[in-house]
Amino acid sequence: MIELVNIKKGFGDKEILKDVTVTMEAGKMNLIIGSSGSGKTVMMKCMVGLIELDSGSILYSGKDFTAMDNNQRKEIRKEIGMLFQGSALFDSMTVEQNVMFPLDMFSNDRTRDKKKRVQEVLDRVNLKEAGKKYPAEISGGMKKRVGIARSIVLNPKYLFCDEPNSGLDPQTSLVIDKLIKELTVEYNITTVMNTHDMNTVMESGDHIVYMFEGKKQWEGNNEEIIFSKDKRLNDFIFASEFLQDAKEMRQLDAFKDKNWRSNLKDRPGAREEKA
Ligand SMILES: Nc1ncnc2c1ncn2[C@@H]1O[C@H](COP(=O)(O)OP(=O)(O)OP(=O)(O)O)[C@@H](O)[C@H]1O
Repeated sequence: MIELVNIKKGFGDKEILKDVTVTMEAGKMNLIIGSSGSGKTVMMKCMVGLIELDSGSILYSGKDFTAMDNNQRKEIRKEIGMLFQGSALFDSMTVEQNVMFPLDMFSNDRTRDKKKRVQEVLDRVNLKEAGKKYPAEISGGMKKRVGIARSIVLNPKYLFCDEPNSGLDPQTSLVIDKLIKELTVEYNITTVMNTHDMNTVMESGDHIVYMFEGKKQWEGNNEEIIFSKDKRLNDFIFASEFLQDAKEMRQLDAFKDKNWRSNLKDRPGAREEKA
């Protein structure tokens, strides 16, 4: 679990993160959404310590990361996996060597055990046969799976994904989303993902945080988002007429269930927050 408690960050006289409090739970896909410039990346960078907070704190499984020195932070960072936008593979290394890299950096295991671990994760992301290939020889979706294998090879407790689907076609994006979600549940990882992909939001959003101008405007899950009455969120998510229609159809679907009345009774529909 990662907790952000009243975090604030500004650059010069510009406030970027304005008192954000969020809890990212383990075993869940925690998505951060919002328009460009709303502070998603700054928030993620604060979470991994690439940017220092002005105030507030960030806790990893209850431990205050903000108050730690560099050595203590290193221990937490060993438990963090990162999946970058462009996969960020080393072109001169094979798939196996790319996945081996974090093990060579951080693990004291015997070479034989490290190789076994590389095979295990490559197998897990369905790349058993691609180990000897170079990044230039494989597709974008496969590269992304290599990136995923590399990000989980050290058994992370926390996984940060920065727009993992950028540059992928919708079908491949769904496969990648499904894989990340499966791994999140399987290994009880606290996954935090910054995304602009509405398919991801609707299919994988266990917990969605909508940022608007540096504030947490709304949070809920992929079902609650359909019923949200937050105008800013609706304008952002269901921007086109087509998506507005799709949203209404999903709402109607919910009413087909004969238990709709009791189902809806306790539905937060959104934990609406004042802007
Ligand atoms: N190092 C920095 N110095 C000054 N301003 C910064 C710095 N990093 C980010 N900002 C500003 O913070 C604001 C939020 O940026 P951020 O990158 O978090 O947006 P975002 O929501 O991730 O956008 P996008 O979806 O386009 O990636 C922007 O106005 C940006 O210019």
